[in-house]
Amino acid sequence: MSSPEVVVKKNFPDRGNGLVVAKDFPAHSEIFRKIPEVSVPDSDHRSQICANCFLFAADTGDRVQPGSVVKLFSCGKCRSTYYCSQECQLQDWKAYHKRECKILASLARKVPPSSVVLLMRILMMDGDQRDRFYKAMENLMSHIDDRGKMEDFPTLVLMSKGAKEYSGTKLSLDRVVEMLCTVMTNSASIPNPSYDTVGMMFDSVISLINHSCDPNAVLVFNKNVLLVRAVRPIKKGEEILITYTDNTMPMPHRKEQLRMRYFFDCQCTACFPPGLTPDPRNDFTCPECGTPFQPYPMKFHRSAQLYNDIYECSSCHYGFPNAPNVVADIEDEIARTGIADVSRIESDDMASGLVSKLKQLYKLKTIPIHRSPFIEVLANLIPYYIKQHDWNTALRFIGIEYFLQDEVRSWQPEFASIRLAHMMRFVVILLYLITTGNCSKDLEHYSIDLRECLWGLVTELERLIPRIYGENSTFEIHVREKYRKEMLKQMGPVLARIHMSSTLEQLGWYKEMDKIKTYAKDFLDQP
Ligand SMILES: C[S@@+](CC[C@H](N)C(=O)[O-])C[C@H]1O[C@@H](n2cnc3c(N)ncnc32)[C@H](O)[C@@H]1O
Repeated sequence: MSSPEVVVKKNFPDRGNGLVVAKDFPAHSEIFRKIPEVSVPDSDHRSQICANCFLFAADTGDRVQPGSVVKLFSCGKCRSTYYCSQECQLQDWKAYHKRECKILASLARKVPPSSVVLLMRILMMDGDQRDRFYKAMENLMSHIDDRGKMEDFPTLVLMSKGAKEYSGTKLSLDRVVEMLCTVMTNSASIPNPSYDTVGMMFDSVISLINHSCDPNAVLVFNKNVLLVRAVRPIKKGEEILITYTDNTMPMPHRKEQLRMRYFFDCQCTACFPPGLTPDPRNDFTCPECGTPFQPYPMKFHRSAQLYNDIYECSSCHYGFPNAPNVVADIEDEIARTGIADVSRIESDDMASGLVSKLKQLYKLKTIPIHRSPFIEVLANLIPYYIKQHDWNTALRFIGIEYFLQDEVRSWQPEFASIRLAHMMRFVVILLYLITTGNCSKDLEHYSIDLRECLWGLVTELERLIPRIYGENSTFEIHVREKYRKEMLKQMGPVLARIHMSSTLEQLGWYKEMDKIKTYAKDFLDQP
């Protein structure tokens, strides 16, 4: 495992400490890798994750479900911590679990939130490890004053009380609260291959990496190993910058998230001066002619005053009397339709109600389909229809997500790991449609060669995954071992041989994928 001596800590007046690289790194290269100092499985996923190496065991065991089908076993004492092997169990026992096992056992499987379990692990460190770690923590930002003003601060104090009591630490409650705030500012989630959060990690070196909405690096996990990889060339002395938010969201949403969770106003090159760089993530659409426009810059733009806050559509010259008001109107529309309220879809009625609202809002034309709240609605509808085994409808919505949302939203699309997760879901839906042969009349009408689409998507995944995750990642193994194997079985040896010697262009993949795009788009355009 390489240690991070390729990076140096440096102080920046506007953002505290950061990490700069000590040599040049080309795009797609690994800067360094590290096992985070403390990590814990997510409280809701403890039985699906090895608490030591973070191997994800698929809960369904289904053959096309991403995730290795491994049997985990639980610790015989606490029954709430799972491992994939005795070796992993022993390593975790020595490093952390021997100190927390009794506590977890006394809680009778009602494990506290991951941030509390992680804090307990820190509070129960001993000897040199503790002294070194506490010192490193003191140099990190906690934003305790900002958090003290938040509505949920009493909950943080309660969580700290719990961690103090369970761990038996002699530190004062104030100090424990401050440590929890440091954990909240500096921890990161660990995703599984489907991009669900399955764990939480804290590391005093990784914590030093600052944010940009136009990042030059990404953090990716390969089981419990964290890799810092360059997404474009980084010159010696340049700061490593990653994104802390969902980087496919428009600027105001990103700014809001950063303010709420990290307490700073992002002034990165993608955010300031606003509107300087054309950025499709921020676009609304002119209600008259459908041309994209960005109303947000008007608030800051010097020329805004000159034009008395009038924004003119560059195409049809429709005038927006006051650009920020246009945004407010749109937000009212979202509230009126109730479309953003989709935390969980529980019934077919609820799902079809949402779908009709989605179509209504789409027809208004001011909010393009790649923006919120469409993003959240789709993100909820797709898993719902997958769960219902309604593959025809699921394909329609994944088509909208893949072609109409992701292609516009993805800033640095090659590195948007969320896009990879969407592609994997696309593959799963196609595999089910092919294996069950359960295509609706409507879908048949488009004469789509679903096998061709599947072949191309898996090939694309195999090209993109090593660029993001490096060679031999668990993601790559999933795709090779599950999707490609299953796909080859479906194709049969003759067809497979032909495909292997042809390019996607020759196979007509793009043409077939366009048909899925039409299938998805027609649905939105239908009354
Ligand atoms: C994970 S820490 C990064 C290390 C931090 N700079 C330090 O000195 O401890 C996150 C905090 O760093 C600051 N930060 C990170 N990126 C920033 C940026 N682009 N502009 C301003 N502050 C930033 C914010 O205060 C944020 O809450």
